[in-house]
Amino acid sequence: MPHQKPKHYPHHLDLQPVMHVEGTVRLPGSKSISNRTLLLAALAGGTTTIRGLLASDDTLVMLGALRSLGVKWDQLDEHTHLVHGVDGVLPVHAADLFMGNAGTAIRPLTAALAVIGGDYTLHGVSRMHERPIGDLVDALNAIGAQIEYTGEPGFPPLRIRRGHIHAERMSVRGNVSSQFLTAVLMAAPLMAKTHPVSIDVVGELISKPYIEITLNLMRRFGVRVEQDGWTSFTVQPGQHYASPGEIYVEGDASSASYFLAAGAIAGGPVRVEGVGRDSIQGDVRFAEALEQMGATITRGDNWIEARSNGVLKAIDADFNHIPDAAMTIAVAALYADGTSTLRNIASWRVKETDRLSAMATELRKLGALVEEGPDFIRITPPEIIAAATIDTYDDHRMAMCFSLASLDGRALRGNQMRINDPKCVAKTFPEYFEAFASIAREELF
Ligand SMILES: O=C(O)C1=C[C@@H](OP(=O)(O)O)[C@@H](O)[C@H](O)C1
Ligand SMILES: C=C(OP(=O)(O)O)C(=O)O
Repeated sequence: MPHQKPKHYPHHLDLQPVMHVEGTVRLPGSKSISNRTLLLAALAGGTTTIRGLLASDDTLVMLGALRSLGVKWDQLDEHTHLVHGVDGVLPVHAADLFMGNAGTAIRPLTAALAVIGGDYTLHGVSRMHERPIGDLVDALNAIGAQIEYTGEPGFPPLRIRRGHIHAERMSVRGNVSSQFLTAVLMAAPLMAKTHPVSIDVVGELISKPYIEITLNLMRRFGVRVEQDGWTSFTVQPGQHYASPGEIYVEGDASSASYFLAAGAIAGGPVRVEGVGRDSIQGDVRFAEALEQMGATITRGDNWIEARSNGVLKAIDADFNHIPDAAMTIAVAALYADGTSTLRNIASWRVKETDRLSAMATELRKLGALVEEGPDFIRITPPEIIAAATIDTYDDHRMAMCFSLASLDGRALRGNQMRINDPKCVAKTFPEYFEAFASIAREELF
């Protein structure tokens, strides 16, 4: 099996056509679980050993922020960290925190810091300053937090000062990002000292499975949340985060999607290890979409495998529950037997880039016919995928998704894909291209 490494991440990467993929990939840790676990371990009483933590830009910003806040942690080896919890009392009361472009860092930290109180500034890369946070700030300021915008209203950077929090009933909008509800939920035990805190969700909650991850991890740290459907959540008083001792971070189910799609498009079997039937991540349901497209999927407790069954079938489905992995379906749709429609994905517009527009632009470069709607994308594949230079918009998922366009499940073609700025994969998967090359049966680069 070719195991090449790109010499260094150059400013573009040329991928050769690959006719067959096969092999096993051990997944890096889940971003969503890693950053939640780090914050909960920091807020908890006791020391937590975290195994399988993701090492990437997004977790580095969380680790860096915790250190700036006086939380002590030690790295035992590449993926094992020991976090010494502060039991709800941060040692440092004033800090300037760089949040990169990590939604899973800035949103939960904003809520926790606003409730704990202090003098904090939170800022990130320029795209972070275009990603909305107003619904979260409104929810927190309405219960007495003191959060100000230092740039554009509704967006980071933020300045947080000590407020007078009183929340028995609060509300948060759920239709722009589920991370606002996640943030408020994770901060709720810090407010529910003597009375219950109820959180009402305003608007239709999107990306619901991410709330399940939040509730699951809160439970592991000793806090139970009462749930009334997806519209109301209550935390009873007197619950404290307590370290579970040791916690294992599953492999990243969104990262799994690229390898599973590769197996479904170009032979396989491709197996991913680290997520399986027992996963707490909604993105494992990506495999169901591949099944719907005709691929054969097999699942174990801690692995998933995909193989192709000839040409993929076009799909028309609602992808609100798996917005990240849905991007992989958009590129897999290039290999389908007809027009595919991905619906209810308006949140794509406010992520690392405007993903609806970026996806449409880049798929068109490959010859696809694309209709871009306010919250949907419709893709008719070309006869033969054209060679193209793909722009990635500083969006890790654009880079990872479009590596799949180097596969050829349908017809021989002698072209190559150029991926601009491939190093943007460092947000969640720094070794992505090496992992992709390891399942390619021909030289990838
Ligand atoms: O809570 C989380 O870990 C995430 C929630 C999702 O965001 P939205 O709720 O904004 O869709 C997802 O896209 C993001 O990558 C991670
Ligand atoms: C939307 C994403 O990231 P974030 O956690 O920054 O929202 C993503 O990883 O696709």
